[in-house]
Amino acid sequence: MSPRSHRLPFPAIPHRVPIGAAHRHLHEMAPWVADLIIGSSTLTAVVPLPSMLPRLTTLSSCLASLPAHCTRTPTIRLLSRMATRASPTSPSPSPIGLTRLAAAPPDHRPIVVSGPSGVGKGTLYNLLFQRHPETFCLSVSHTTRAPRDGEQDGVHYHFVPMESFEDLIAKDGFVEHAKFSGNRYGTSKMTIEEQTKKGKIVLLDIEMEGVRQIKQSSISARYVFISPPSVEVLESRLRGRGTEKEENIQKRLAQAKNELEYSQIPGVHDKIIVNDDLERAYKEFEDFVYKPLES
Ligand SMILES: Nc1ncnc2c1ncn2[C@@H]1O[C@H](COP(=O)(O)OP(=O)(O)OP(=O)(O)O)[C@@H](O)[C@H]1O
Repeated sequence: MSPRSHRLPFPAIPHRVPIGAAHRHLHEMAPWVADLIIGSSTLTAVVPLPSMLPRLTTLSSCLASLPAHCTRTPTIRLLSRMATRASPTSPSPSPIGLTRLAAAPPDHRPIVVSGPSGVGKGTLYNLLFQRHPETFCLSVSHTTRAPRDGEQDGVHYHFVPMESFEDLIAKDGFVEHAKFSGNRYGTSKMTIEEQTKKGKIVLLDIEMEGVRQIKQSSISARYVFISPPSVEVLESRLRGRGTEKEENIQKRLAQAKNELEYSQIPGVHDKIIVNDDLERAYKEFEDFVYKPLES
């Protein structure tokens, strides 16, 4: 019997999963998995019938709820034997679907991503969201700036008038807020609380003043700074994006110098990533996000 689908490449996983815990947990949560084949960096889940493939989603949510002591994302390969286990002539499992499903990172604290405008913050965390669906969410900020083409209220930002924004400040509703290029931006406490309650790891895309404020707040977070390879590259990315008027580009570049200086202060950020080659920078970002808890 020939394999029913192709293999997807597995990224190398540098850390070992505490397999025993993952194994027990999966058996409890997904008794329909016929076999678990344990490799050095993979768990291969074998299902008896291809029709069980839709249960992938269940498997995915099992992994999302793996206990925190499973310190590394297991990679799951879903295979089908194409026969029941009762058959003595069962062929070797044939890959009919192969996917990498991520458990939640061991460290559940919100992740604050900062860096100059145009450095590629959004590009990097959107890759993380695509490659680990259902694990993360972006904290939707409030802003008084006008929406760019294609931006939706409640998805990209909560677009609010200045008056409403100032009202929320007065009610102490923000963990951080700042003025930038004449507009106000802020992260509401309620947004973070609601998403955390849903079991998501919240990412916050925040500029320097906001980082300062969160560091002074009661919020326990992890801080990642995305740095450009050079100011020239940053400028060309900002222009290349085609979203800014010349005047805004100059403001953003001026602000970038402040951001870069701030990032040099020791201890401000837990991780500084230079976004030169996108895949390389992404890997560094993902490794940081999934870093095992320090004992
Ligand atoms: N490693 C990279 N190499 C080349 N281009 C990149 C890289 N990372 C991002 N870009 C491009 O740079 C531009 C700016 O990226 P992006 O919009 O993600 O920046 P940002 O930091 O989120 O900006 P802002 O804070 O203004 O929202 C985009 O056009 C994106 O495609």
